[in-house]
Amino acid sequence: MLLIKNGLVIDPSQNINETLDILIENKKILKIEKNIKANKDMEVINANGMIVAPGFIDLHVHLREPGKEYKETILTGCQAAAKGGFTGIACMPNTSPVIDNESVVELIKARANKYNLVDVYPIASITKGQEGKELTEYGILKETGAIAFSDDGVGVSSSGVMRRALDYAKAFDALIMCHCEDESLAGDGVMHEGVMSTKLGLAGIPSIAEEIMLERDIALAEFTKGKIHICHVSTAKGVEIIRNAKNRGVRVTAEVTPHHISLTDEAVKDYDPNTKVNPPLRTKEDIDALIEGLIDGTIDCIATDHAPHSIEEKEVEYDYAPFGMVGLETAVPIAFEKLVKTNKLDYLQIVKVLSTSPAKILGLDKGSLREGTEADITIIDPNLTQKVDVNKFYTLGKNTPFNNLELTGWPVYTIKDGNIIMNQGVVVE
Ligand SMILES: NC(=O)N[C@@H](CC(=O)O)C(=O)O
Ligand SMILES: [Zn+2]
Ligand SMILES: [Zn+2]
Repeated sequence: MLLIKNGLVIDPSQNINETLDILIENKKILKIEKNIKANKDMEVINANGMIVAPGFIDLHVHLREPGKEYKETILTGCQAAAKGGFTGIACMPNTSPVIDNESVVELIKARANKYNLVDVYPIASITKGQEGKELTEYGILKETGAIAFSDDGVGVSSSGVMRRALDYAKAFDALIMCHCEDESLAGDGVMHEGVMSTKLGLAGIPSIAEEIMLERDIALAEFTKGKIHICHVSTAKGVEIIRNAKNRGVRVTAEVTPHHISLTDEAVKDYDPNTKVNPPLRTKEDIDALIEGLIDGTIDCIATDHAPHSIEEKEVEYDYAPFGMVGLETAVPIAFEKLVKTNKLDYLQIVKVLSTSPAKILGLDKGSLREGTEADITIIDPNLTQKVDVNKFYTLGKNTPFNNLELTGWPVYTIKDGNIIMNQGVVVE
């Protein structure tokens, strides 16, 4: 038995915001009450001064296995998730081979189960090989365990294919996750198109490259009555488009990444390839609108878009480096620093966007501390200040622009099915 004593329990699913004790038995939450007496059969965590929340869920992660294990493996990705306070992650299909058939879904599930750290939910591709042409078998894939469908990494350029994908997905009540990027507008761009890209002499990716496909995907979701989730929204106009769509009743949800709410294109000024990410870091006005979107619920959740790459791949000229940055081990402190410390989101709201909402989007019975549910719990020390240190990362990817940054509000325990899988930043196997 595990007893978590005197923590500030934050559970948006039950609107709990109160100092309580949580008793866990047989992997499940047995009870949440004031002053549960400890006895000698219980392991006790003193959570005085800490936030005790339902386990965080990251619905947008790139594990590179199978195929690119030098960037990340399922094991290192799961360890990074546990360290970062996540008890569940959904992984994108841009692996090699692509997750476009049952055997790859099964392989990922089997390996993740063997490691027994965090839940891993494979996302299958919308089209075979993510080539944007032929749809995959949504029914069979969903039955095998695909939690959603996405061609993340590239936009589905054909509107006809996207329409068919939405129609077909609807038959299985499946979720389509959209990477909104019009290739012909993004071109060879490597950063946000604006004053900064001109100054630096780098090719730009205009905001419209994202917004035009966002408009299209929303129009198609409205037309087909399908269900879409927008990945990594990065522009102010994008937030407005989603807000209007939600007001019309379109079935759309959206995520924002920690980097898009904390960095602008100014960060590119020293040509650090670790600032190269897709969509690119944009402007202060975009950040303000993204945060406003989180506050009013237009943007449902925070997702990392954890995208590990090797040092060799990243340590090249800006133009040649791959897009992407790691995020699992820095997401929570960045979110706390940028959103909680600044009083933009309160505790209930931050836990909602990191746990309850992503669980709901994926249709999981998670994101809650209800009695009787599996004991997936994240404990945060909101006053712990420490520096990001890539040398302590579990992920194989060291590609972050946040190294050495001092942040306040770190996960200190991750509990999965009643077992402590991370204690004070150390993953326990
Ligand atoms: N975000 C990125 O910059 N890169 C992602 C792909 C993606 O999320 O579109 C990757 O797989 O590396
Ligand atoms: Zn993407
Ligand atoms: Zn991604």
